[in-house]
Amino acid sequence: MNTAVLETNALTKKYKHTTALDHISLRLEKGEIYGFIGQNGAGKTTLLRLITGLSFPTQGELSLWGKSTPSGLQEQRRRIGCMIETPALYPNLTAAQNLEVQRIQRGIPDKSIIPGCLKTVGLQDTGKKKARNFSLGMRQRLGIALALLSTPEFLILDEPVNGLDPAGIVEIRRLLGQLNREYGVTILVSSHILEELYQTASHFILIDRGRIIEELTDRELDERCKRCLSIRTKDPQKALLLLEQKLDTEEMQLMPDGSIRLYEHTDEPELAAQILSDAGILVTGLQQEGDTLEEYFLNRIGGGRHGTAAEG
Ligand SMILES: Nc1ncnc2c1ncn2[C@@H]1O[C@H](COP(=O)(O)OP(=O)(O)OP(=O)(O)O)[C@@H](O)[C@H]1O
Repeated sequence: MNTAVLETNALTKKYKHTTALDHISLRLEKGEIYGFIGQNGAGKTTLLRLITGLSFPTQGELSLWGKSTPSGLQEQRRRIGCMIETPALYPNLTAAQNLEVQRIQRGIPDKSIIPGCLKTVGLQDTGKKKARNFSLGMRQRLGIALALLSTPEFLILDEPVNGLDPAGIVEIRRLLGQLNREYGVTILVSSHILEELYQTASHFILIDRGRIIEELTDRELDERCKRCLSIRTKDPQKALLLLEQKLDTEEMQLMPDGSIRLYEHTDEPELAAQILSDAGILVTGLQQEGDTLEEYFLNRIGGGRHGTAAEG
């Protein structure tokens, strides 16, 4: 098995009155995009801070590329780029100047990296415009450019789409997809809205009150949320063929219990019922199933309760 980019074992972080992270065990593989989803106060930032060495665990283990000693971790963290919370920008400097200041502060020798970073995030034409005049989306992208200065193999972003308009969200999604595809960057990106990372992430990690409540791939998420019409008939084989022909769709599945799942026309249950009854097939059950992404997430964390981290 390949070495994981990140592995945590029962990682725990307690503050005086709060258990912000409670025995988190995770394994992140190279080249994947992980969406880290949890409501406000769930513990997302706390985990990202532990990974990047901005804070230390109370208990448990953390390894990066198989290294878990303090010096090993310090060494491996050079391979990480991160933007945690609001990017620290100098408002009176341009995008290129902001990158240059950080490059020097972080001792990155190659000055020629700056135009490439700006181009990657689409800020190459901002010229003399100062960061204080940037839109929120531009600031987030500049924050990502700062994280890219060290050409990281592992990029960690804390809520990069928070507060962005739909166009801004799409821009960041595209950027993450591009970094992953073209440079093979492994990405861990947090959000409190599952929908925002859908289409971007290949894996989802759901966290609630300091605990991981579920890990699933994009396919599994699709499978589990996919809205469908569940149809029960006396003759499932015949019903399946008929619906396929009349609705001109293959988006159907015969389930082991004999019910049919129809993934199209889900808001028109009467249409399927009519087709079947016209052909003399008795419909014994017909119902809409499946969740929207947010419903799925809220159901997983307990019915839409607005959670805060567990008091410890
Ligand atoms: N330095 C700290 N001292 C005390 N409690 C803290 C500290 N940092 C975080 N916490 C608490 O730990 C819990 C998890 O916070 P964290 O910031 O990790 O959540 P989050 O999922 O990132 O939420 P948000 O989306 O609001 O940033 C919260 O209850 C928070 O109040």
